[in-house]
Amino acid sequence: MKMPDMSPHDFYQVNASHAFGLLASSAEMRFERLTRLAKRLFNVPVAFVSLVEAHRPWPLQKHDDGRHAFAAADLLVVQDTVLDQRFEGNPLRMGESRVRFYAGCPIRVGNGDQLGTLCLIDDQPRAFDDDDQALLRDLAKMAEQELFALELATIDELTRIPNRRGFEAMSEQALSLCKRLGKPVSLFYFDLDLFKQINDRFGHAEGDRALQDFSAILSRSFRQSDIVGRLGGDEFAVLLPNTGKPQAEVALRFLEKAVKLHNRTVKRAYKLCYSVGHVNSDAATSIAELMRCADARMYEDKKQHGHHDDGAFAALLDLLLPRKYRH
Ligand SMILES: Nc1nc2c(ncn2[C@@H]2O[C@H](COP(=O)(O)OP(=O)(O)OP(=O)(O)O)[C@@H](O)[C@H]2O)c(=O)[nH]1
Repeated sequence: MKMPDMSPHDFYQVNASHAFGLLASSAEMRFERLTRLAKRLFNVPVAFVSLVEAHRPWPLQKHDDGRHAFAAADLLVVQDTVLDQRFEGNPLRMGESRVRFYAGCPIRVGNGDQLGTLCLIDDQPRAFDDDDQALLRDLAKMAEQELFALELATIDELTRIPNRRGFEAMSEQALSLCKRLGKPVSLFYFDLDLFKQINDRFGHAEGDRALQDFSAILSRSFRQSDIVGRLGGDEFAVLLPNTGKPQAEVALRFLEKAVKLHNRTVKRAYKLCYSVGHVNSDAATSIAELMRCADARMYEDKKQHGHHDDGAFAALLDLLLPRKYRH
């Protein structure tokens, strides 16, 4: 039996996070073990996890009152598609795949967003009792736990952006894609200035808040297709796929403005300022190499100016250093 690309649940409008979208392929591989288990337990020819970031070749089906035909929050079971009017005209029921039975259970991430669906498919109609439904829900829970582990390993808990591991994995994918297409890539390496002083003077919780503020500004300022990560401590990086030097410089100026605006409008006892290293590459390099080079340039930048928001660095010093050390 040929496996269809999509499940009916995929008609849902879903807001899966950017990071998960890019990590979808590794998630798909992780689910292989689970779908093999589902096939064996239910004795169906096809079990798969469909991820919502995939293409949607069929239009969203709607009832007259505007509700989506498959907008069920929980399990969707269709014991026989031939007898189910929701499948009328649906390509799943026709053609080579001839789906007669479908059961799907949503897989959700921590914030409740649906990431995908654990699907069972048969070319024969079949009954699906309460025990079967409970078992399918349990298997979907297992998938959620796997995702949670993946999230723990790749997302920074404090700022909710990718950590070093997540950033490197996502950036490797983006870099190899750009290499294949012959497109340039830019990478920025950021380090907050005098961050230790924020901790020492205002407390660790305030330091945490500064890190959250900065990561939020980064996430807002760059494009959705750019990859923003926290490498550790007060160090961050942004990878801009398909971006040459002039465009990257525009992006950096945009960030400068956003940080200035933050420092002016958000009332904190200190200002955010940073040093940055920028590398561009259309040659074949690895992410590790790009990061090493951008890190070295960031240190140069820190030595030279130590700030990227006119007046903010001086204001930060003013706030943080005892009067006798100010000049
Ligand atoms: N609040 C908070 N502090 C952290 C976290 N991770 C690392 N730090 C602290 O960040 C500080 C980083 O120190 P430095 O690299 O010297 O930072 P800096 O004062 O900005 O110095 P320069 O980088 O030279 O400008 C250390 O004191 C760490 O303890 C975190 O998650 N939260």
